[in-house]
Amino acid sequence: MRMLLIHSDYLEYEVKDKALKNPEPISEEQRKGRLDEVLAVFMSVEKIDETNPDEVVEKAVEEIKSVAEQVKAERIFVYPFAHLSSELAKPDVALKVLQRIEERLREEGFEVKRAPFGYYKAFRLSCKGHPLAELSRTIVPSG
Ligand SMILES: Nc1ncnc2c1ncn2[C@@H]1O[C@H](COS(=O)(=O)NC(=O)[C@@H](N)CO)[C@@H](O)[C@H]1O
Repeated sequence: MRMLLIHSDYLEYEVKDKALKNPEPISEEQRKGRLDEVLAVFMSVEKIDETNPDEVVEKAVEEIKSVAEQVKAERIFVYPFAHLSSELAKPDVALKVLQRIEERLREEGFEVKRAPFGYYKAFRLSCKGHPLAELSRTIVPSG
């Protein structure tokens, strides 16, 4: 799992075309989304994560929680992003991992949105630019 974490004034997206034959079914209201004062987390789920998705979910939640506490972010945007790795996990595994991360972050008390999976999306992001505003993390199952 590769993550790019951007502490932002806002992140907003708009769904465009399908990027997969069978993208995640979404409601009309999910075609656009925005959060203000948000920790945006762009995530590529990787092939190696398929060996232990549950462990990768827990490690990702811990890392995201730790950064959110450091930058004092109470909102998280989980953003599927296939461009942080050349060893992507299969879409069905990746979607389950991202849905589980979303659920676990909500359980931890964050306000969470997740951008739709399997679509090309237009997005706007306003990075805050402070020293911890741009971070990346790599998470692998312990095997
Ligand atoms: N392993 C993954 N991690 C995160 N997002 C993924 C992953 N696989 C697919 N997606 C989602 O599906 C979209 C398309 O994935 S993609 O790998 O870029 N493209 C494709 O698979 C097809 N265009 C065939 O190449 C991504 O924008 C993302 O929303």
